[in-house]
Formats: sequence, C-alpha cells, structure tokens
Amino acid sequence: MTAASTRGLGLRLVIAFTLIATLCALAIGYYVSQARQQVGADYTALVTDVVRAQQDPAALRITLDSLEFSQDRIHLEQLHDLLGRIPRRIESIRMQLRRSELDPASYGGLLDELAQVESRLPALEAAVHAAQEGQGEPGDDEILALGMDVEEGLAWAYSELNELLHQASAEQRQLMERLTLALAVLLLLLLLAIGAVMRMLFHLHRQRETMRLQSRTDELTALGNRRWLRDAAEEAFERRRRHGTALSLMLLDLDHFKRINDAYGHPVGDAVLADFARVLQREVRRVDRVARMGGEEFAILMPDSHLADAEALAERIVRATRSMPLPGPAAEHRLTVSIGAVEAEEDNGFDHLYSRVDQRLYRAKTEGRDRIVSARDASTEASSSDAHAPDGDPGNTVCQ
Ligand SMILES: Nc1nc2c(ncn2[C@@H]2O[C@H](COP(=O)(O)OP(=O)(O)OP(=O)(O)O)[C@@H](O)[C@H]2O)c(=O)[nH]1
Repeated sequence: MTAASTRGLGLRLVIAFTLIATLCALAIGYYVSQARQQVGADYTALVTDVVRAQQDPAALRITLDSLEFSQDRIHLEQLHDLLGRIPRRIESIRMQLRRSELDPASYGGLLDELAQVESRLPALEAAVHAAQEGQGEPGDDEILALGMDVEEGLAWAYSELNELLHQASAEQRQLMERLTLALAVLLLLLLLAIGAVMRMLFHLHRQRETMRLQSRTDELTALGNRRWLRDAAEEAFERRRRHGTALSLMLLDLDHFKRINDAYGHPVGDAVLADFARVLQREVRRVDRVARMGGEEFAILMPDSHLADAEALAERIVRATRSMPLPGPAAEHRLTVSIGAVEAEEDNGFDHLYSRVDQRLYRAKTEGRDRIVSARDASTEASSSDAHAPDGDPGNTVCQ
C-alpha cells in the first residue's frame, strides 16, 4: 500500500516533470525562432534596396563614359531616364532607414550626402534637357562634371550604407547567438530547478512514508505494533461488514518471561522475543496480521478465519514454542506460551474483541499457563469457553 502510493506519486512527478520540460522547450524554441525571423526580415528588405540602389551610380558612370566617347544622343535618353529614377530610390532608402532599428546618428552623414546629391540633380537635369533640345553638345563638359559629382556622391553614400548594414546585421547575429545561448542556459537551469524540487518532494514523501511505517513497526521484532494492528483490524471489520467474512483474534503471552531476563540477561530476552516473532510469522498465513503489542505479548488477527481455524493455529504455535531452541546460555530453558482466542460474531469493533480475547488470555494464565482458552461467542462465553492444551500434554488440558 505504502510502496504503491510512493510509486504512484513518483510516476505522477515524472509525468509532471516531462510535461513542464516539454512546454518550456516549446515556448522558448518558438520565441527564439520568432525573434530570429523578425530581425532577419527587417535587414533583408533594406539590404535588397541598397543592392538595387548601388546599380544607379554604376549605370550613371557607364552612361557618362559612353556620352563622352560616342556623343550619341541615345545616351542622353538613358541619362534622362536614370535621373528620373535616382530621386525615387533615394526617397525609398530614406524612408526605410527611418523605419529601421538603426541608430539615426549612424546614418546621419549618409542622409546629408544623399541630400546634396538631390540638390545637384536639377542642374544636371536642366543641362541634359538643354542638350536634348539641341542647345548644347551631348558630351557637354557641364553634363559630364555634374554627372560625375552625382555619381561619386551616390557611390560613396550607398557603399557606406552597405557597410553600415553589414555591421548592424553582424551585431544582430551576435546578439541572437548570445540570446539563444542565454535562453538555453535558462532552460537548463529551469529544468534543473524543477528536477531538484521534484526530487525533494519525492524524497519528502518517502521520508514521511518511512516515518509513518516506523511509527507502526516494532523495532525489536520488525512486526507491526498495536497501532498498526488496530488499523488492520478496522480494515478487517470493514471487510467483514461488507462481505460477511469471518474474523478471529488471538492474544499470546510468553510464560514467565521475566525469568529468562533475570537468569540470562536482557539481551538474551530480546533474542528470544525476536525468535518467537519469527516462529509466529512462519506459522501464520499470508493474510494473517502478526503484531507485538508490547513486552512479551503478541497478537494475531486472522481475516476469513473461524474460531476452529484460530484454535488449530494456536495449537501449532503452542507446540512450536515448546520446541523452540533458545539462544546461547538459555539453550536448556523450555519456553511456553499462553493463548486466548476469540472469533468476532458481533460488530462491536476492535476494542470489544480485544477485551474479550484478553479475558481468555487471563484465564489461560491463571489456569496454569502453556495453554489455549477460546470462546465462540460473547453471549455464550460463560458456557462455551474451552481451555485446553495441544494433544500429547494431558497435564495442561483444562476443560470447562
Ligand atoms: N528482554 C526484554 N524483556 C522485556 C521487554 N519488554 C518487557 N520485558 C520484560 O518482560 C517481563 C514481563 O514480566 P511479567 O509481566 O512479570 O510476565 P512474565 O514474567 O512473563 O509472567 P507471566 O506473563 O505471568 O507468565 C519483564 O521482566 C519485562 O522487563 C523487551 O523488549 N525485552
């Protein structure tokens, strides 16, 4: 019963521990993956825009070179399209930067440079427009000079921005790695803490069960004690009430035990008590409950047993006690036992049954010891009480 309840608690603790650990792992894993996705997505968008924008200064340089060498008007058209695209790109990057988590101080210089580029665009557009209208050469020096300024400004700003994003994303990655490590350590600590608490609870429960068991066990003989027998009797009475099964009780007291103590010493007396306990356990069935009530007095509760069964067992015990070898210096001593036995035929509980069996034991003592006195029913005790000793010893046979 105790072992089963301990096992049950252990199983429940293991299930609770596994559940908590799984939930923690899922929650933290979900959080980390969410954080990673979020940060990754922010920088990916900005980096993509910057990579596209970096194509503008490259295209501008190629177009300006082509204009310088071939003077072809088609390059004026290309330049015109490019100048229409550059401000939109700058504005888009400016907006993305403001929305990003980057420190504004880190990209303030870039924005200034882009603003300067924007301020040069109208003059360049005007020169291109004039050349398109035939008011100048396509490879005009003014177009080339303004175009180179714009190209250099854009190339510098976008390459700085690219560098800044690389740095920010490297820092972010590092941060995420530290965060992941911290969460893993946290999870480990949490699991260890939960494990420790579980262990402690389990240990406390076992300790309580051990103490409970100890408070119901006789230290010398390892048998149950009076309290344990009372609990067992309550269960047996409950079974008797529900199923109408028989129930008998036997009280046993060693005869003249004081003489053993006096003659051979208390330790020998202890050894005799322990040996006698073993004899009792050997003689009873598995369902019988053997207890030491105190001193040299023992009791046997016999569920599903009628008085005849109790008497038969009592006779076996009387015989086994007489032939029980005593330890060391007491080897020559012959031990005997007096027994009272009753069967419960009323539902008056353990105390009543005990008082009846105690009376039988008292009679066994006063009528000469080394004998059994039994009673079939409380109401007929006076007439049906029977005092006798096992066969083969007529001197101790006393009948009513
Ligand atoms: N060695 C030992 N002796 C015990 C223990 N408990 C009680 N005793 C002794 O048991 C003896 C009981 O003595 P009594 O009550 O006079 O009973 P008795 O000598 O057996 O005589 P009857 O019961 O009348 O036959 C006492 O000497 C107690 O000291 C124990 O745990 N160990």
